[in-house]
Amino acid sequence: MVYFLAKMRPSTVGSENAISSMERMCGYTKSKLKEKPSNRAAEMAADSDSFLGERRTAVEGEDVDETSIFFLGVGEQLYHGSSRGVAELGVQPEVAKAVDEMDWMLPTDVQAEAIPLILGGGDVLMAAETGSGKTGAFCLPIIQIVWETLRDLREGKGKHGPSAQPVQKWSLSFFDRGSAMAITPDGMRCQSREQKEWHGCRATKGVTGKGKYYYEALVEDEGLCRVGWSTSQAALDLGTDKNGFGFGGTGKKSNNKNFDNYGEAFGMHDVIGCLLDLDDMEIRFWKNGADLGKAFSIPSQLKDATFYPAVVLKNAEMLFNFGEQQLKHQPPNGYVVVCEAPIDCTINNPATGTGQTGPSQTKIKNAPQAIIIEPSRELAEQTHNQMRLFKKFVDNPTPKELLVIGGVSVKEQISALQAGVDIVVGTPGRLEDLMSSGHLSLTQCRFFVLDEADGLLQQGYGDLINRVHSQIPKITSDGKRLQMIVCSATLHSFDVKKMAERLMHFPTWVDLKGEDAVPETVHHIVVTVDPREDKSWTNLKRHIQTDDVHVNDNVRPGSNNPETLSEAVKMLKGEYCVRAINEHKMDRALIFCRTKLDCDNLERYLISVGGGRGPKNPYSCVCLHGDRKPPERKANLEKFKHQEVRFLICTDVAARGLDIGGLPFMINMTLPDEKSNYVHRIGRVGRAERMGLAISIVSAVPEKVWYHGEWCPSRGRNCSNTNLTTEGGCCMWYNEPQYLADIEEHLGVTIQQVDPDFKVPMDEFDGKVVYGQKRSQTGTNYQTHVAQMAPTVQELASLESQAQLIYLKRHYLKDNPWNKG
Ligand SMILES: Nc1ncnc2c1ncn2[C@@H]1O[C@H](COP(=O)(O)OP(=O)(O)OP(=O)(O)O)[C@@H](O)[C@H]1O
Repeated sequence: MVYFLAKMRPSTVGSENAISSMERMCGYTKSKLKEKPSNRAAEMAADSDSFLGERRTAVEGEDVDETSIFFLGVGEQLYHGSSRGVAELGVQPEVAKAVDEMDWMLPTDVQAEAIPLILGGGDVLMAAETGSGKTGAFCLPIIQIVWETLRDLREGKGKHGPSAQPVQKWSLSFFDRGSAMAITPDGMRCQSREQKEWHGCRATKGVTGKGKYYYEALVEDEGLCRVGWSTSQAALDLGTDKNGFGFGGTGKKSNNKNFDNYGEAFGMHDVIGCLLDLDDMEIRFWKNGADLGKAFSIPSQLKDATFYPAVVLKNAEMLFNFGEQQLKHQPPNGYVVVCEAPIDCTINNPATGTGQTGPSQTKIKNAPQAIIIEPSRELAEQTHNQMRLFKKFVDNPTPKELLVIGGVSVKEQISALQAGVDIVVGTPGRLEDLMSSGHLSLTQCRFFVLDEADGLLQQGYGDLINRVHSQIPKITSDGKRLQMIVCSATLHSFDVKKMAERLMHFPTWVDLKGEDAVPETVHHIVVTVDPREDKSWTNLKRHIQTDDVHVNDNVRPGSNNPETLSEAVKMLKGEYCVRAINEHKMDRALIFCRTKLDCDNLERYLISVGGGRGPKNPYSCVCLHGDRKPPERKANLEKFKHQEVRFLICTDVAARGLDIGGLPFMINMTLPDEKSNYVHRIGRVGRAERMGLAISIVSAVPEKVWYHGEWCPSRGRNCSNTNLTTEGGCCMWYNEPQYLADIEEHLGVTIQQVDPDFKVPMDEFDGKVVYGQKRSQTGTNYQTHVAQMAPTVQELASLESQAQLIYLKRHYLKDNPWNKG
């Protein structure tokens, strides 16, 4: 049945200025807000409902154009019933048909929140837990908007929005503005929430030649403002060059970077009058109707220049009146409001959608509309595949997607780019290569997506992200703003927040669970390995090859020195891994090791324990880590996905994002030192409402491990320096109990401890779930539902009985006056 969807988003809404900076100012989700908007932004947030409301109204029926058709699939009748709320997501029918084929019955919570926001033009920070469907939440609306844009271009309707409208009235320009400057659709109010930088804008028109002109600006919020006049040659940072003349809230006038005392300070609720006298070539300002005196004499070389009302803000907001509204203070004799300037003295602002905007209305072949960056090849490939599935029925025109990853022929990628692409999914390295060689152009990009954003930053791609962002025009040629979408199950890192502050435009947090959380479908437990109690390591007949960290140490059974215990932990962990597999009869699991060497050793061990590489080996396995060549990585992942082998042994390269349908089990051979990676690793199970068991094998004693940093000449390859890093070596003591404590504190949970027999004690999971299968409906929800409905049902029953009694009395009872005569 088709529940997912949908009616085409009315093209009118998509194409008009409705999708303007205003929505960005308004983009606060109704779910938990992690970052509160400022007062004014909060008011604007309320307005955002009116925007979304506008779209909903259209979706619901009356006022839709011919492109607005219901998608009436197999479940046609349902659209008029329970799926109504889902239809409000506004996903296009062709995309919905594809998700229907994938058996997606309902959007997940994050999809329900994020899709309308993205369709509405907003920047979104998606912080939902692992396996909650974030990929669909950004891919679906991107496909739709890309398709709409291609269609409009083809039909010659490309020029929408502000750029398409002839400049008729005096307002602030949508195009002549800084990247963090938001302007309301009426062009009368501007706001910049950038805390550190100044962002400015100019009006849509200016005055030149002769005459005396006046306009007013009201300070609407705390923060710093500077207002005045500038020519189109001036920097938007008003007053920092010789073409701009500003008066700032700190009581300074500024021109050409000279900040001199002038008048007095102004702030919230003050009205600044800006007066330009082109006859006497001077500029002065008023504060709340009081003349502050001449501020500037305009140099003679600017006598033919056009002067535009101009403003620059730092975390502030101002409301403008160019004379079309009632003024707070009448200008002095001889001055007129700018909107009444004679036509021959009025000049339109030349910035009308070019300049900082995308360059043209023609599709440039190697300039995609969406760039999606993923932290690993596997993940890029997975997202690319999803994209292909989602757009399966989208045609006429068909958006073209391209995968851009290392390890595969760059020539093919270049020729695909030359043939034309609309959506590029890739890893940072190859993307940057193609950009710097000019093969990939960013000039028509309108979506910049960072999947697993905290992971990208952890991997040191912050600068690359800044570089890419700085090359993308902030306003597209059809007047839309660049949209940035940032996702992860662990998005609440300081670095992500800083990046969002720097690059995103009034982003909306879609944050359904607050800080990092483990899905309810993941049952995660810990088994402690303590070689002081479990002495079995002293007489293991066959044990895993250890990592040779202790080759130079005095390690011998019977000793209790830290090195011996550390070596014992390594031996026992191999043993415990097999025990976990046996106890839970695992026939599919992802196994995470700390190093590539650990992965290789475990692979060899499982193959030898199970009797070789053949399919009959109950421990058949393959590896996925950075030392394996890309084709092998790909082949191994495919083998595991297609269940040709039972176990995939990997490093954290596979911790994030990998989606292996119905995976029941995962094992952590060692906890990750990065807390967020615990969430990602265990999130490989318990996805899409299926149950999963995640077992962490944790050493009770310190374990000495390899730690190759930039100081290691070979970066770990055949390194044998077993000294500690503090002694110039490549080893460290790994304190797993401490990492466990950190993870528990971070997640605010105590992870269930299980004995070394790996038997999971009776609890809410045990006996009620089959790992890998869909979560069955337990009684709890049902009971809650009954409890919630009970009062309403009772009231209905009593009303029904009252109605019946009244009817009976009225029609059948003898003493009823209505029945007499
Ligand atoms: N609406 C839906 N209905 C049914 N299944 C869905 C829906 N949305 C997504 N899925 C499935 O859920 C699984 C997880 O989705 P996805 O990979 O997008 O999760 P994620 O939130 O990106 O997780 P992670 O944080 O681990 O990357 C996928 O198999 C996907 O096909």
